Amino acid sequence: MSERVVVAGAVCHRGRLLAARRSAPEELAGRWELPGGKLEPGEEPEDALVRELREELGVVARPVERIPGRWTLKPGYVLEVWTVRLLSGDPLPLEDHDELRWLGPDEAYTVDWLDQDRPAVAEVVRRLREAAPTNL
Ligand SMILES: Nc1nc2c([nH]c(=O)n2[C@H]2C[C@H](O)[C@@H](COP(=O)(O)OP(=O)(O)OP(=O)(O)O)O2)c(=O)[nH]1
Repeated sequence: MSERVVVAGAVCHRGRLLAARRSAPEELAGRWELPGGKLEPGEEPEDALVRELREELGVVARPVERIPGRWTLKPGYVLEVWTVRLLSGDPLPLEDHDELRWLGPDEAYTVDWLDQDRPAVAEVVRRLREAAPTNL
């Protein structure tokens, strides 16, 4: 059986990362993730990410760079993560989420991230810290 890819976006804006709280399924509801979803057959990952972020958050976004690594989710599914820039729109929890939060590097671990998201979140937080003018 081939793996199904879940693409997720580390949406970064003004030095902060967007976290989204899942509203379903029951076993994941209340946990925080990088918004995204499953690739449709024949779809390129970047296209899937643009589509998912439009559907879930109502924004136009552009994938910038893949975070190295892929992480196994439930059997048969792997997570790939891209950094993402917002082109237009303010993210809203339209689908799959019931709350959104912008987290600066020092707030990044104030939410309960899904386990599989943690390595990618750590890498993005490291990059946000490096990009910040000061770490005070
Ligand atoms: N979107 C997303 N899903 C994640 C992350 N981490 C993680 O374990 N998952 C899991 C949760 C889900 O079981 C699966 C993705 O499913 P999804 O429900 O977001 O996908 P989708 O929007 O395409 O929805 P559908 O096909 O089920 O309707 O991957 C993450 O950071 N983002």
